Amino acid sequence: MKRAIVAAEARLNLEFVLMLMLKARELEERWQTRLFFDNGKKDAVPVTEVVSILRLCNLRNPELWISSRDEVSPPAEEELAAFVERDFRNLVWDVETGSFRNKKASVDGKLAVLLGLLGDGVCVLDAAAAITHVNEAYSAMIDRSLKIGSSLEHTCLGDMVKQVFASGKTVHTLISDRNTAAQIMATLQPILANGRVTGIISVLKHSDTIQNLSETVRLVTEKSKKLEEQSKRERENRWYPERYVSETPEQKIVRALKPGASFQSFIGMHHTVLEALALAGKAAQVQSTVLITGKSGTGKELVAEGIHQAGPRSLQPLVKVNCAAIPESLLESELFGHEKGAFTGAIKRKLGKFELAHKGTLFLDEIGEMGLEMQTKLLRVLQNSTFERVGGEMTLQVDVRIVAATNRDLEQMVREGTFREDLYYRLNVIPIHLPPLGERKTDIPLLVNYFFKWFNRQLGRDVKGISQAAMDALVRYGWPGNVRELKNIIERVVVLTDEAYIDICDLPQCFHQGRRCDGEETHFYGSITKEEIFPLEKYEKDIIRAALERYGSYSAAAKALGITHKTVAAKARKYGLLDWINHWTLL
Ligand SMILES: Nc1ncnc2c1ncn2[C@@H]1O[C@H](COP(=O)(O)OP(=O)(O)OP(=O)(O)O)[C@@H](O)[C@H]1O
Repeated sequence: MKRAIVAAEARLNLEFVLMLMLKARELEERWQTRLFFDNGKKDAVPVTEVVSILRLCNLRNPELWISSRDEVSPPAEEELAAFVERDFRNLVWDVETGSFRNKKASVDGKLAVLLGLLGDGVCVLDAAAAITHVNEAYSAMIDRSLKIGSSLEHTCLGDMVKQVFASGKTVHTLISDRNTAAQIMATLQPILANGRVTGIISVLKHSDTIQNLSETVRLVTEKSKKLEEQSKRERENRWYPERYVSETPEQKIVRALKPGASFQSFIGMHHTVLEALALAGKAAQVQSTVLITGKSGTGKELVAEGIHQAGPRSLQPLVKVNCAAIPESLLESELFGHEKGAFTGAIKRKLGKFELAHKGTLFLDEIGEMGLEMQTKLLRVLQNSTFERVGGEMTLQVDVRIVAATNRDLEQMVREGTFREDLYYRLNVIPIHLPPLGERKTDIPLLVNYFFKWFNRQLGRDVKGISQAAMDALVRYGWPGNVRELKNIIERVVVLTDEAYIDICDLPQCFHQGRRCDGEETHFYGSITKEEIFPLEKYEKDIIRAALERYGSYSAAAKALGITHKTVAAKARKYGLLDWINHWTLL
């Protein structure tokens, strides 16, 4: 391996890059080898790949090694290294001999010749987005009228140019050759000076070179991973608004594939989420009953809303009933309505949720909390769409689409005899399962970004980003309360911070050393360790509130506290915490 220095000042010099490539091609042919740029580690980039060299030249490390990797062609390495170290101002390419020779030539003229020799299309833009260099291959593929001084604005790359100037980031995209319609990979790479975009180098490659390109992409990806690891310590103290707040182009494409706008607010790219949403999208188009399962806070209600909005009933009402929040004795009248005088307190006729949802959708949340008696009555409506109001004799017929949700294991409940088997099969026509957040950790940064933007808007704040360490702590955490818990925490952070950037110390205490949040760190435990002892009810209220805050539903809070959901609901009423659950659930 021969060492050569590609000096920092040379790294944006297009002429140098092109000469290097041509020389490398000449040597590769002559010595029947392949030459690579190496940074002394195992990653290497083919010297003849214009995109990869441009990328490499933009890296900070100015020292590059040249290697042939096959150990038998030291002369090729030697020659290329000597070439790099040579004063190449007076070299020109001799088309006849296919090699460089010494001759005085104007720099611009030489560059034009070099560009003309390339099979790849190359175009250089200045800070005003005007073309300073463009070769024949480029204009043939894009637009023959391109010339020095004109711009790419009217071409298919116009938007990409704006994007690169705005973001300072390289963009890759696939376009079609205007003559042959063949696929072309277009790369637009910013030319950066002191962090400012002072121009763009754009390279076009035909798809027959895409294999090479994918090798390059693989190498560059490996390389950037390595560099990322190397600079991890340095990054700890830097802010990363961009790394976590932006979707990658691939993610944007995947998001666009989500079934319709109705599911756009459901954030997540994990394959389990995309599969669930694809199923929900299909379910929206038919009238079959849907059963959405998943732990509390995984977004079941959001999916139910998406199903309603994406389907033909979207202009009709979506009526929601939380079966756990309504005492069993009132649930029948809530669902089916009652006639005046049906029971004490029934001072006038009241329409039930089934009637209110006529032609629309009825969302039965926490269906697993419904008692057996009500299950029987519900089954009858599902079977023949008819029911009577409580205290009424008239049989009413409705056209309602049912979407049910539960965080309970209904199959297990069927085995235990607490859920009717026939009702279970009636509901479970299209089952959709949402995985807990802890099983799709790759979605956490996307959700964090989404909620920062959301609460910035809602609360008129301007949190700009989050540190690597804080994001790592959020990703490490187990999220027993799933997305709801994450959303609550981000809201609190946005409300409480005065900083533009969130660091780990802005997160609740439990994230500071990667420990799980547990009871020890809640407001309640803080109170009990004080010297003063409060009435028992004060602690009870704190505990119920903490559980509702974290889990957002009666049944999940009840499970965590080891009591029944009815007890939680009753205590929430007693302590005036109903707003609390509604607040979090509605967010
Ligand atoms: N993937 C997601 N993208 C954006 N927001 C989400 C997502 N999942 C959940 N949320 C938000 O988290 C909160 C809880 O979601 P939702 O009420 O749909 O959960 P759930 O599974 O129905 O919970 P529960 O079983 O407790 O009723 C809501 O504010 C919802 O908007």
